[in-house]
Amino acid sequence: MALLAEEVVSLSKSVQEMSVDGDEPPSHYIVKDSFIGSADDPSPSLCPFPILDISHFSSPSSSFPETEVDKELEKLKLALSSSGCFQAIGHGISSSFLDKVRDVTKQFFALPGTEKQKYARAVNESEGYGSDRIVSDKQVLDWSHRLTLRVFPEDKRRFNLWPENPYDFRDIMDEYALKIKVVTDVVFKAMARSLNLEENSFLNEFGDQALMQARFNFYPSCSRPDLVLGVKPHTDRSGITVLLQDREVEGLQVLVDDKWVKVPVIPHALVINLGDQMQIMSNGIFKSPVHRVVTNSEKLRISVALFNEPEPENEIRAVDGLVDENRPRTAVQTTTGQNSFVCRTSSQAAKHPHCLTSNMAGMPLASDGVSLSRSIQEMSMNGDEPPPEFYVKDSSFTHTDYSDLSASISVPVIDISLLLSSKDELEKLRQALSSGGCFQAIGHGISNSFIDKVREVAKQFFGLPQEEKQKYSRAVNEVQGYGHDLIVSEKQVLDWNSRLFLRVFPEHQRKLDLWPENPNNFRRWRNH
Ligand SMILES: O=C(O)CCC(=O)C(=O)O
Ligand SMILES: [Fe+2]
Repeated sequence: MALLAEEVVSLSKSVQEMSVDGDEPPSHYIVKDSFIGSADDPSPSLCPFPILDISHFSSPSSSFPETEVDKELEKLKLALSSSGCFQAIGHGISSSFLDKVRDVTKQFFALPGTEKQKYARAVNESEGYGSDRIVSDKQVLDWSHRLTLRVFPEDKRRFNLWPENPYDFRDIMDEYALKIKVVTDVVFKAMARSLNLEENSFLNEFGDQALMQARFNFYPSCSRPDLVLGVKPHTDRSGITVLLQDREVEGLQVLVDDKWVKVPVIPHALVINLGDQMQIMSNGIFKSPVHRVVTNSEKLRISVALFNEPEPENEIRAVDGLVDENRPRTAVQTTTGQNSFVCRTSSQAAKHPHCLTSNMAGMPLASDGVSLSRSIQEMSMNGDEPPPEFYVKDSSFTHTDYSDLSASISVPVIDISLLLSSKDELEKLRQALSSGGCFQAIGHGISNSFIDKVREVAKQFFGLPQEEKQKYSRAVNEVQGYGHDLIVSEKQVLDWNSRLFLRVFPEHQRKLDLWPENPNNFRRWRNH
């Protein structure tokens, strides 16, 4: 579908210009499935984003009784393993300095377009000023402008993209980044302590050359906040993100138990949210929350996000103390120079633990036969690097551009118990299947605990020794059984996973010799 002439024109106008002119958002900004809805205001006592006084965690912590520190560590662990987000106070940065950071951000975005364009992001670059990169005419665009800058390692700063106007922007950002580095070090140590790990367990993974990327977000007011989003639902790929919210205007929402919950504005607090990399390092104990930003019909909003990532050479994997027989490593992300790939047990979209993801392409891939000399799991356990070239994605897939994250397509959540009674829900289903071809089903009548059991037996099976799993190996030219991609060509790119395929229906066609007997409740789906 090509763009219509009027749509090209409407895209040439910036969000800020449309906001000033009070334009109705053009179709490319409209979230199609009336998905925005309302969000819950958390009651202070039940807020899933606790306020933590992180001065308890800085060393020496002797000014606090040990029991108090332990209590705060317990709160930290609970927050990060449930909502994945908390508000940090006691961080040692004065409110007046935080206001300065907000002020220079606002001043930059208030400059005339021509002035800001001096710092424009070049095509295929991640740093600089701009809006969503348009990669498809089906894309839903964010109602925002951004400036992205690498701040650490210091020798990687590209000062030609750092605004000279306002005159104190660079100095303030330099100082702010240094202060936040202190905060992240304290938080990494506390996170490790909260899991009874040696306090440098996470910090060491980040290394001396850890990355810090700043993203300044600007959300102009919008005449139709019910139709557009400032940032579509996404998770951050970082280790942790430190977010300075606008002083007054809220907009950030986090998906908690399938409901959008507003993150309250607390002017002197820093919002800390966990990213995918830390979810991997914590072996899935800490959660990387899905979040989004809504717009506002009256007020513009700014925010400053600092994304913290381990140095690029480091493989991202669960730290040793969190991996054992009962809790095998769940995911690995390896970066080798320009190429990176991610192996997950659940896709980025399937972040909601009790949702079932439904897509239109669930068929098995080509059958196996030839086995690799080393299984993926063995390579993962041994931390092999670089991976065999078979597994490395084409560099065009490299995912280092933060702005790409917000271009990710949101996966609708559909309550299938409503499908017979609600036309709206039916319409959502129609839209989901005719656009992305994928949705997340809730209201399916299967209890969370049973879904967890299914996950558990699957994990236990993959956690078995290789010889045990080989008992269920897929034979050459068969589809069912345990294995990985069939190698048919030297040029082939292999998937970073192992699989077990079983036919479950029709029941008489089950090949029970391929159904694991270990774990012993694997087969007992029903009352056998
Ligand atoms: O503006 C915000 O509050 C959040 C922005 C965000 O999620 C991001 O930049 O990744
Ligand atoms: Fe984010």
